[in-house]
Amino acid sequence: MKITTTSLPEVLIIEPKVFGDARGFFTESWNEASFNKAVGSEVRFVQDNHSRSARGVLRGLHFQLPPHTQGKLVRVVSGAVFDVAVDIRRSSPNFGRWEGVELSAENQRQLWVPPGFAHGFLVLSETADFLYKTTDYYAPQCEGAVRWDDPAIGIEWPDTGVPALLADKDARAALLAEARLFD
Ligand SMILES: Cc1cn([C@H]2C[C@H](O)[C@@H](COP(=O)(O)OP(=O)(O)O[C@H]3O[C@@H](C)C(=O)[C@@H](O)[C@H]3O)O2)c(=O)[nH]c1=O
Repeated sequence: MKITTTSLPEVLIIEPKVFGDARGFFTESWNEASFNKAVGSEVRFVQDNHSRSARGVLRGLHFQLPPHTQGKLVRVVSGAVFDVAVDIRRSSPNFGRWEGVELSAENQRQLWVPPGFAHGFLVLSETADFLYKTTDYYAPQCEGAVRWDDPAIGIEWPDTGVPALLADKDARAALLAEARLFD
């Protein structure tokens, strides 16, 4: 398993070892002991999610507030996305800063998005199957969102060749300056 740090020290790129042979490949997509060693804490996942989206779909930027904060270990098993984490902890020296990584079925990269970060992605391929583990259950009463195109964050989303397609709630999400965030 290869771990790469990013400009946001808590956000990690994880590349599990892939064993290819004449049949195809095998990979341990998650191994609790190796993962916990990489992040340096005992992380307990309680939910696995799967979404499918078409090119240009943008989901985000989402998070859950206490008492149901979520860390997310995200990956793509078909297609490709541009995946983004934003530090939304007001007390953080990196508050409002973002990191973006291409995740695809081909590169088999995963991103660890810890609690305290907003998360979103834009689909670059015809369709993308997006899988992720979360450290707390879905809690709609704790859901929060910030706007994908907030100039105060300034995410450089790649051009997919089609207009971005968002859920209404995401298109109407609060700007960072107005949103309820982490202390
Ligand atoms: C996220 C989630 C949604 N749902 C339901 C609620 C709703 O009716 C339907 C679609 O939900 P959403 O529109 O919120 O799905 P989506 O926009 O895909 O939400 C996800 O976006 C990415 C970027 C994340 O980081 C995730 O944590 C999650 O917030 O699925 C659950 O039942 N459990 C869940 O864990």
